[in-house]
Amino acid sequence: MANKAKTRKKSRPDAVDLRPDKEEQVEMKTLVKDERTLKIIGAVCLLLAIFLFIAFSSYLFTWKADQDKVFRGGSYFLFAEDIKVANLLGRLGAWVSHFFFYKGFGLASYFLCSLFFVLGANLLFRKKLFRVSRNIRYVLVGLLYFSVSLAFFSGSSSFAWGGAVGNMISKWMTSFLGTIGTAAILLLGGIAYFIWRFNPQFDVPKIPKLPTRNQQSESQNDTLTPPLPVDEDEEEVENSGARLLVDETLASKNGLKKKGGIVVVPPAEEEEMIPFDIIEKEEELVAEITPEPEPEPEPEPEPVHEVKPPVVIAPPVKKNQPVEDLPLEIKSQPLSEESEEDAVKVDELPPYEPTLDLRDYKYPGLDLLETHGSEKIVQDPAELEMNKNQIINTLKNYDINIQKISATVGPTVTLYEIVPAAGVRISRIKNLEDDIALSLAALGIRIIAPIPGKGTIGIEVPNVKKTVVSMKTLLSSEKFTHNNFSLPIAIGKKIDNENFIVDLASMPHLLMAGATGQGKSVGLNAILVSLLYKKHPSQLKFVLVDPKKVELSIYRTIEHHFLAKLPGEEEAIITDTKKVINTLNALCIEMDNRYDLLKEAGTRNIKEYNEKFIKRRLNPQKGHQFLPFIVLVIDEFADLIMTAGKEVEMPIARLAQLARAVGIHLIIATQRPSVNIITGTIKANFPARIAFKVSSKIDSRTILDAGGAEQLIGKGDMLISYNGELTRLQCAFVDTPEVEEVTDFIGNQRGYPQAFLLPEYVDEKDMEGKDFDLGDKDPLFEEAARLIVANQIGSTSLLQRRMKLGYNRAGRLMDQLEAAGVVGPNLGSKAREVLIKTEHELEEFLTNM
Ligand SMILES: Nc1ncnc2c1ncn2[C@@H]1O[C@H](COP(=O)(O)OP(=O)(O)OP(=O)(O)O)[C@@H](O)[C@H]1O
Repeated sequence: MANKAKTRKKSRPDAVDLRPDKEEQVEMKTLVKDERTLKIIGAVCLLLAIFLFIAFSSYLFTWKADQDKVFRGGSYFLFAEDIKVANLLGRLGAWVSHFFFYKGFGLASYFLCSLFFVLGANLLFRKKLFRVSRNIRYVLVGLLYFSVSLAFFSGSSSFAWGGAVGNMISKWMTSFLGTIGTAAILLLGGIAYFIWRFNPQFDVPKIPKLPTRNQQSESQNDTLTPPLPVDEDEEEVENSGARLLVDETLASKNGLKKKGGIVVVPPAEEEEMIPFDIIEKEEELVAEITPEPEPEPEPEPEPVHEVKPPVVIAPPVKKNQPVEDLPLEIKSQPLSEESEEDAVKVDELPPYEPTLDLRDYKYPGLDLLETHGSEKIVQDPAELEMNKNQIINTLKNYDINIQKISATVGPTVTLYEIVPAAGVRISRIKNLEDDIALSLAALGIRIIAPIPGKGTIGIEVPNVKKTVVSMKTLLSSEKFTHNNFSLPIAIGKKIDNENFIVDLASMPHLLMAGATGQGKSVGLNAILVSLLYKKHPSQLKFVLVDPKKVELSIYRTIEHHFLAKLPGEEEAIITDTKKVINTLNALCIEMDNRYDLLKEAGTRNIKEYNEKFIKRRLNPQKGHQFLPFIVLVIDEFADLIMTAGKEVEMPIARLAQLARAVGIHLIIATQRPSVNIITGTIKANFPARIAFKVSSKIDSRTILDAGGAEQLIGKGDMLISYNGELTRLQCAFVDTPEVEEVTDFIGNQRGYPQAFLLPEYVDEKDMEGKDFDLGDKDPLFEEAARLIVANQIGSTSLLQRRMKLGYNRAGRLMDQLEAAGVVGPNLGSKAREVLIKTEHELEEFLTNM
């Protein structure tokens, strides 16, 4: 994320910048870049393409009639009203076609229509429907080649087949190369283009030789045995230019000669014998460019249930306080003013609609995002061929024979999938991994032996030209816009170009690691932006922890929509370690509170609970409320663990173990994936893990339990371990200014009065040392003691509920009761022991105090 700080900092304009002509230039620039201007230009280009096409086509039939008139009209032809022409598009059509056909390129002028069409379509639809640069290349070459060829082969026809340009070049070539030379060059040009474009396979017909009986039996034996070492004879054969045939079965079928278990063939035949497929996957369907992720809710007809943002007012809680002790006061979107009565009327009521909290909220549109690069995956046939041959030859050097090889071109790497010949042990290939990588001499080669579930071997080779995967493409894909995931996140593209879009809720937590500058922050942004595109502020809250202080500050603007924080905190994005500890503990309390709510509601998870709440089966007066998902993002985990250790690790482990069902999910990123940072406890609870490029195999093992991440090539190249599978992805790219556009778009809308409040957490240490002076006891001390003894439960929340006290006061009372000896010490998750067993005993105790 090195670029983001730069992008945000804007230097102060100096006086020169403010000159009026400069301003004018800027205005012109914005006008030219304006989407509408570009659309108008696009429409003009399209019309031009149609105009030229009609004029040219008409010219084919009317040129004879019109040519003379154009000549005679000279420069006044266009304005001479008395001249009547036959061209369908009148004098302009006749003149334009005459100009391009006669004076220009002849029939090849049709290429110009295609150029205007491509430009027009791309500009009008604001999409790269066609590659303009490639089209321009084709048009230029086509104009030249066809005009010259047509002029040359049409001889002295009166129709301008090749136009003046074609004629001129063809004449020059004929005088230079002679007629035969020119014809040969032109034919060669055509054939060369055809071969380059379609790479046809020219099979030399083979003369079948009948194998001798000996050869037949040898071949049957050989197909089942691994190749033997080369003996002197074979070396001789090799030195003489003959090479190993990769598929021995095929060889024996063709009756070719073998020596000591090795089949030899003339060199030219070898590569033809191994089938090489290039697997192309259809790009995924792309949905319309501005999807509304979720339908706008119908405005609620009756204002009976004035919906207010949920405000959780939870009193401060002590560390290690038992769950039952945790009181929960929730003032939340009331069912109605008079709840008792309304609870009866529930069935009349329309379903609760959480999004009505902010009914005018608009989801961010795809126009806020950019398309980076060409997007289209480039397949260079020469590169594929070269790598294929190199792989075959390298493996052959290690006596590994291949039956078949196929290539799948991905955005950053190409996967060569190899079917080894019968008898080749996969473990051998695995053991040779480093040597093979060295021989292939490319950075970032990863060998997957075998590809799980396939029995083939994969070799991933980085592409010379890599394709950036834009976030915009993923977010506009069918898979993202139409899914019923609770928390859909678009992470990137697989090697076969399939979009990798998964549900964070089912992951359920994510660990991310990668050396600095390899794409971690971009990855985090991709995940956060995905969620912002799909979720309403009432459905999702983020808790953002950013010890580095710069990475997540972009999200500050959406505080009143999507962020959660501790009560009384100014900043929603947490950068201070002490506050991180409090926040994590507050999240644990939130989790416990949610479990209580789920238990009371008789539901197993947040989905069931919210469904019940929406159907108005749960009474807000009893503390029930619609529960938004909470996603905790920690951008630099290493710093936290180094400074706070167990204090951070324990609540995180607890959340990771338990929080999934109540809709709290964790995303933790770190630059340093070492075992003292990603401890066993953390790792065990994060089944989904992402690794960007790391510096060593050990780091890769720490994060993924497998090597491979050290061989990635950076810039968003990543491995994800999810559902027990390891998948290589190219992470979606979303630049900081794009994220800013999205957060500004959200931040500028009406939001909640404040961030979502987490329950308050008070560290026990802060409460310690406040010794109880009996003379200074709380006026409610006796009443509290009676309540505790009567119930025989030493619980602070009992005091709060029954005596209608705030947390602080109830906590203080409990401390005083402990100091006086009414209750025992804090027992963590359990209620305190009550030391006085009967009311009578208590009364005696109180009188003696
Ligand atoms: N998915 C991607 N596609 C293309 N380029 C990328 C991608 N991800 C990252 N990059 C490039 O790599 C640079 C560094 O990425 P990023 O800031 O995410 O790294 P980082 O691992 O977070 O580094 P740090 O930990 O130092 O912040 C980006 O500025 C961008 O140029």
